[in-house]
Amino acid sequence: MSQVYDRVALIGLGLIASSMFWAIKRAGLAGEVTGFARSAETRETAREIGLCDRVCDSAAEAVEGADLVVLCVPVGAMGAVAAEIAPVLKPGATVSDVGSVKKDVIDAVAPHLPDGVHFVPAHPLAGTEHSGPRSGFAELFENRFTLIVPVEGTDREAVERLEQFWQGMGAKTEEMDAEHHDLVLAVTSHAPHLIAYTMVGVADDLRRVTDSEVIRYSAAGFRDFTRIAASDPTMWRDVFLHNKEATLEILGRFTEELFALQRAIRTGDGDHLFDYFTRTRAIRRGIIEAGQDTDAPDFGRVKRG
Ligand SMILES: NC(=O)C1=CN([C@@H]2O[C@H](COP(=O)(O)OP(=O)(O)OC[C@H]3O[C@@H](n4cnc5c(N)ncnc54)[C@H](O)[C@@H]3O)[C@@H](O)[C@H]2O)C=CC1
Ligand SMILES: O=C(O)C(=O)Cc1ccc(O)cc1
Repeated sequence: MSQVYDRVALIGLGLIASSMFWAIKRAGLAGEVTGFARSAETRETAREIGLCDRVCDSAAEAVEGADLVVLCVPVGAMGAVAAEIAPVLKPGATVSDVGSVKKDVIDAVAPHLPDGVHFVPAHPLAGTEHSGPRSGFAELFENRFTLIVPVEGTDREAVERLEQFWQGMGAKTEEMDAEHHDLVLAVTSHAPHLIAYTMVGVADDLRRVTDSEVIRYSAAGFRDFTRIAASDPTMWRDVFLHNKEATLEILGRFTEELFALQRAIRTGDGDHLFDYFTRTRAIRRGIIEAGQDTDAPDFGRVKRG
């Protein structure tokens, strides 16, 4: 893959930006990559590990002359960063972001951007529970979707160039509108994270009664919850505050189903439980058969059927 942009600026040097940097370098997608993070400590770490060709001491300095600027900060900080960089954006540049929420981010960023700058929001559906400049790796986006969420009237060439850039980092790209994105992500990512946070919180309360049993005897399911519940508190606080409507809609449905299952347990309605679990098992098998579970261990594939 050859160079897609001459100069790229990454604002916020955490898991996503650092993974992007290593992936950009691996594929030679940019001539120069500049970076900025708010904390001096993060900038220092970035310089130490060679993250970015040039680490700048202000967002404006990093953005000056950039053809692509990617906002990689928590979703609640996107608007303020956009306001800060707006005066120095190069005419014809593309501004993008990687936020987990799209509607609120678009509403916060778009009003600050001058005419002649293309805004193409995006969301890589790839991540881990780790954060910070040391947590990134070049392979993070490989075979994962990056959803591109163009706003109405966006220049097609700018959209297609950004898609090419993400494909160069190994991602598959697809376009989606912001409202639909936020609902889909509420189901597939945001509500599941909240459920994991809750379950680990419940277990923690219980631990006070049973000492360390919860940790000592935790089985795989609970361990998965603890991994997810170890995700960055700032990032996830912002996700819930900015995808409020869709998350509450899904949690409402979740609660109804949970009550129905609770009732089936209380009344001994085994058929209800069996039918429900049969339906959910079919969904998992469908995902694996469609080849969309890149995390599935090999034994999962072999034992299928
Ligand atoms: N962690 C994940 O699994 C995924 C995260 N995302 C999204 O990517 C974005 C970044 O997330 P991560 O890289 O995981 O976070 P992170 O916590 O690893 O890094 C965020 C960086 O932004 C910096 N920052 C915070 N506020 C700032 C501000 N006002 N100005 C400049 N820098 C600021 C922090 O110091 C840190 O360096 C978030 O919007 C998140 O929703 C998207 C896909 C996956
Ligand atoms: O680590 C996990 O299980 C994730 O779910 C990663 C993730 C977190 C947030 C996103 O917006 C996209 C992907």
